[in-house]
Amino acid sequence: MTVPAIEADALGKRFGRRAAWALRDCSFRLPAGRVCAVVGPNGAGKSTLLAITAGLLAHTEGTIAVLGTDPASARSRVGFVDQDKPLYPQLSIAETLRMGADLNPGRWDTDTAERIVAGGDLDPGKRIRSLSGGQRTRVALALALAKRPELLLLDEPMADLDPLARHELMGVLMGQAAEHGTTIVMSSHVVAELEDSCDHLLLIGGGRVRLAGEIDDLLAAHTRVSVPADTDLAPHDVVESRTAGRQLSALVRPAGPLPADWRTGPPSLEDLVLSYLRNPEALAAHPTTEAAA
Ligand SMILES: Nc1ncnc2c1ncn2[C@@H]1O[C@H](COP(=O)(O)OP(=O)(O)OP(=O)(O)O)[C@@H](O)[C@H]1O
Repeated sequence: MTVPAIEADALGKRFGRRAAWALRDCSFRLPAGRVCAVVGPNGAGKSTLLAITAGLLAHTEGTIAVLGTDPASARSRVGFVDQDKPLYPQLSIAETLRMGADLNPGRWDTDTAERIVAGGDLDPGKRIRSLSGGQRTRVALALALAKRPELLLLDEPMADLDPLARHELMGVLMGQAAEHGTTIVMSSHVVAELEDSCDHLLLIGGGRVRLAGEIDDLLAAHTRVSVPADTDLAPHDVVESRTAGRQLSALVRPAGPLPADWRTGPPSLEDLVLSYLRNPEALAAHPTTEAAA
């Protein structure tokens, strides 16, 4: 069996002994080679989880293995693009890339770095401090990708990119995943954007894992039903239900075959994610974990 890219067990983090838990009881397993979307509301714990995985933040309880070892030991094999894209403002783009090459001897892919920078029509002599937010993101992605990481962690990488740059760089990321088998984990608030590129989902709410697994398995485990308002949905697990007039629309996790006279259809990824986010009390689902158990 191949080593998972990330394996967390009862992972928890709080920033200070009296602080609330930023992450609590997070257990999930991300197989290597997947492109994983991390979604959840503001303050859910996405950045905290990525920083712990990158070995930049210590966790408080539980365990986490990254590429089969502890996060600090895996750091040279992991690329991380932080939400704030920290770069040295006084360096030029060319100096920044040279620094990347010096820090990653034997791994550095000059062509990839230069191609990503050239894609944004950026003058390599320009200082980082004079770049726009989106241009800095491009340089940060060039640095992270040229390191040829086995695991690439991206915290809202597309947030300040224009639609063309987003499309182009998403293509570069997918190419990297396909060509080198790189595992990519990216947080985002734009679920529709992730639907075409990601095959794995981690939904975090209130510091806990609400949904985790292959997107196809998660979608297959849920059904949207439309039935008369007085219908008893038991014994099926109800994630969300809404009544409009005499109709009840619900997202359910079927506990067995659904009655033939119910109108049913598959949910979209966005429908699934929004239904869980709107209903923090709904039971968490881990179809792959359940299937593996
Ligand atoms: N350095 C810190 N010190 C204290 N609390 C922190 C710190 N960083 C994060 N937190 C808290 O941890 C929780 C999770 O924050 P985190 O930044 O991980 O959320 P997020 O899901 O990335 O949010 P967003 O979508 O807004 O970026 C929040 O309640 C936040 O206030």
